[in-house]
Amino acid sequence: MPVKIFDTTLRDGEQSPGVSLSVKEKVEIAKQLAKLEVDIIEAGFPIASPGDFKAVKEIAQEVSGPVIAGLARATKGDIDRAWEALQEAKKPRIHTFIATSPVHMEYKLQKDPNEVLDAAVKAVKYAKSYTADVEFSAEDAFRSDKDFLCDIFEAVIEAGATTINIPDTVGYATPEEFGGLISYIKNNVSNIDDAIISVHCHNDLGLAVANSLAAVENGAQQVECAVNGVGERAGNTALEEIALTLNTRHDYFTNQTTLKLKEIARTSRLVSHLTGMPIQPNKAIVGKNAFAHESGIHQDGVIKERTTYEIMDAQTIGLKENKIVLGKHSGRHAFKDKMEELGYKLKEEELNSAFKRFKDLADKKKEFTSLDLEAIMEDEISQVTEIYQVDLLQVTSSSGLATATVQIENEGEKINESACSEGGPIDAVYEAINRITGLDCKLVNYKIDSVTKGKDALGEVIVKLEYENNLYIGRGVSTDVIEASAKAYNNAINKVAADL
Ligand SMILES: CC(=O)SCCNC(=O)CCNC(=O)[C@H](O)C(C)(C)COP(=O)(O)OP(=O)(O)OC[C@H]1O[C@@H](n2cnc3c(N)ncnc32)[C@H](O)[C@@H]1OP(=O)(O)O
Ligand SMILES: CC(C)C(=O)C(=O)O
Ligand SMILES: [Mg+2]
Repeated sequence: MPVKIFDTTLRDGEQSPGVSLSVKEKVEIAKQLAKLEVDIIEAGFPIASPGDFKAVKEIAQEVSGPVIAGLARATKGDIDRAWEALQEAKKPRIHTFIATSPVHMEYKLQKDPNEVLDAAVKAVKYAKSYTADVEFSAEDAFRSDKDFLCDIFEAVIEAGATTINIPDTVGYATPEEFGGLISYIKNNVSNIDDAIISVHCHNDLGLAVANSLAAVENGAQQVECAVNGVGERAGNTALEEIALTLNTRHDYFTNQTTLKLKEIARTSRLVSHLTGMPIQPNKAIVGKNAFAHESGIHQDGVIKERTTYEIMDAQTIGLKENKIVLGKHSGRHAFKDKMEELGYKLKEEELNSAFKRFKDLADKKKEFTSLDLEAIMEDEISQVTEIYQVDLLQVTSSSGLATATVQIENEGEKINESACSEGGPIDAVYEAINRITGLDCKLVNYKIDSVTKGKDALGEVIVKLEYENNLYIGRGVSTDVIEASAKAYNNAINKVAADL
């Protein structure tokens, strides 16, 4: 049986502190929600502001496919305004609500239960005079008296409500309790079959999705949710988590949504960009890391068979593929695979040497892009037999004078030398290397480039040395520019030494 998806990103989602969407942005999101094929779009709360009214009106005029709903308190004025905004929709719904919990009725509404029931019935009847599709929500239903809830639902269904919504407005429920409440309402509202049972959960305790799923298992036919779980305080039920849980665990859940799942990633990005609410990297389904693997054992497993560590396919939600992220926890299999993807066919020995170089860098660098890996490979390719190897490098600089101490290993012997230079630390390093090798090379060109962006970007240095009228090119890559400079110089020096 299908579960209807009622998307409230534009209404409850916009109630997130700090979020304010323009009319144009709301229309853009609504169009994307229509592509995602949600069943209902709650486009806004028309009485709230002229902007909200205009957004609901434009969405009603321009977006077809889903039902377009507008929220209204249980008052004539709110319902009139909602209808004014919704009337041009092909499928309009008035969503009216009133709180039913003791604390809300006594302090906020200052009404007794009979007055609340009366207001609810009047509101539904009035909304019904405009449109056949009327939803009624008992705000703070979970903290309401169960039997009063059943009475009010029975009365509003009698008055014409076609959907009754059971919100856990403050995110207080646990799954078992919430599922139990849905079951209780189903069994104790005599005319329940004349209406769709809907749920609307908040995530104050991180249980919104679990509670909504428990409700579905107990008979809820509509789930109210928001893209990326945005919404008042800790947010609403995350749409993508509901959709993918039902889809992935179709062996367990008998109900499915009719969403076009391939639109999920795009919708999530759009909502994040326009609301200015970034998605945490480890967010289920749509977080940057949701389909990424960094550790060697997992990468090896996924390369051999994706389902070893993935319960969903990234393509299901419209991503191109999963991601193997190379970093300090990666292993040879993933490194080799990535190198092959970049076009490098490495022999065992070359792979070992390049992998060692990568692992040394990975301790200093968080993530590697294709450009970084190409730089490592080019560095590897430009290596010559190392007659001289830079072991240690220490540089200090003060009052315009730089001092470098370099330790170089040559045929098993470790040689230390220091040099000072007014020309800066790199000049001092090169002078110290010249002293150790005894090769009086002249630096004729020095070029430094950042391979990628960021604090831990790889720096690539290319030097050109002149020795006895011949030119030698050296290349070095490191996250530290002085180290990259020393490596480049040493690389060129080794080429000189090889010619001697
Ligand atoms: C759980 C939810 O998400 S409910 C939706 C929450 N969303 C919002 O509130 C966003 C939009 N809200 C607004 O722009 C404003 O609050 C408005 C325009 C709706 C009302 O503004 P104001 O008239 O200035 O009233 P204010 O917000 O201060 O107080 C709310 C009033 O509505 C009453 N009220 C609250 N809910 C309902 C209801 N469902 N039915 C009838 N009256 C209600 C309150 O008791 C209070 O009445 P009072 O003025 O007689 O004390
Ligand atoms: C208006 C209702 C449905 C609501 O947002 C809530 O109770 O959380
Ligand atoms: Mg809500």
